[in-house]
Amino acid sequence: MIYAQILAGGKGTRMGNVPMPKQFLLLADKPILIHTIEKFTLESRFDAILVVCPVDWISHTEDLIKKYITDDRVRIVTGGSDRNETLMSGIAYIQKQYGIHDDDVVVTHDAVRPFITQRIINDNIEAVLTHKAVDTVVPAIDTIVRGTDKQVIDIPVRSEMYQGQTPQSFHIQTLIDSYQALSTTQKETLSDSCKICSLAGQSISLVLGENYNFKITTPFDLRVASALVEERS
Ligand SMILES: Nc1ccn([C@@H]2O[C@H](COP(=O)(O)OP(=O)(O)OP(=O)(O)O)[C@@H](O)[C@H]2O)c(=O)n1
Ligand SMILES: O=P(O)(O)OC[C@@H](O)[C@@H](O)[C@@H](O)CO
Repeated sequence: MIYAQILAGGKGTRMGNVPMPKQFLLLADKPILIHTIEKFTLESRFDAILVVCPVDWISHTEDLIKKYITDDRVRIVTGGSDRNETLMSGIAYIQKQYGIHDDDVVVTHDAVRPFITQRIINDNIEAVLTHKAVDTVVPAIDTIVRGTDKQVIDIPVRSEMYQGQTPQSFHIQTLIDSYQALSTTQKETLSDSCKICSLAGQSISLVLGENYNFKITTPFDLRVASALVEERS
């Protein structure tokens, strides 16, 4: 089976003083989350599309799905306390509802990256059918500096640096085994999901993303996203 999992379980604290988690904020005429779900419903190879959201926002998400989405592959699941707990909540749902088979894969995506393209989704599906883990990345535009809040530690060669986006896609059993092998300390250091597998020694295949596939994190990002939608309308 090929699953999609849209990670919509966050609080959006960096969006500042807003009445709801940022994935539910309007982008032009509909919520950011709906823009993203619509991109995934265009891909017929998904057997189910999981939307994993905060427990307090389940009924709100159900109302949005009823209003905007007609695809019966969409399933709403309760998220977790951090991004990877949300990811694994979705995996637990798959285990419970469908069981896990050795050829099962999942394409996981941030709900707040609404400008994802069918090409990026397709490339993730193609890659994850032959690799255990897949990361969507774009070449670093700015030089990456590694450091503390006071001191530069390293300035890696920019041509070897990428910025991670999503989707991040996985052979499901490999993801489960890799996550179960993590220590609590390791889990606390993670800001993405591919590192779960790299810590377990798995190689990660790269898919090229696009700068348009940016994550809406701050009020500035929302203004940019609104301008992009305006420009395309
Ligand atoms: N417990 C969490 C935390 C994050 N996410 C999702 O992971 C994606 C990327 O995370 P981020 O931009 O950090 O979202 P938030 O954690 O909501 O934002 P912040 O860090 O500003 O609170 C978002 O779609 C967010 O909804 C999630 O599903 N479950
Ligand atoms: O939850 P945060 O927004 O802090 O981080 C999420 C990002 O790491 C994720 O969207 C990709 O960048 C993964 O590489």
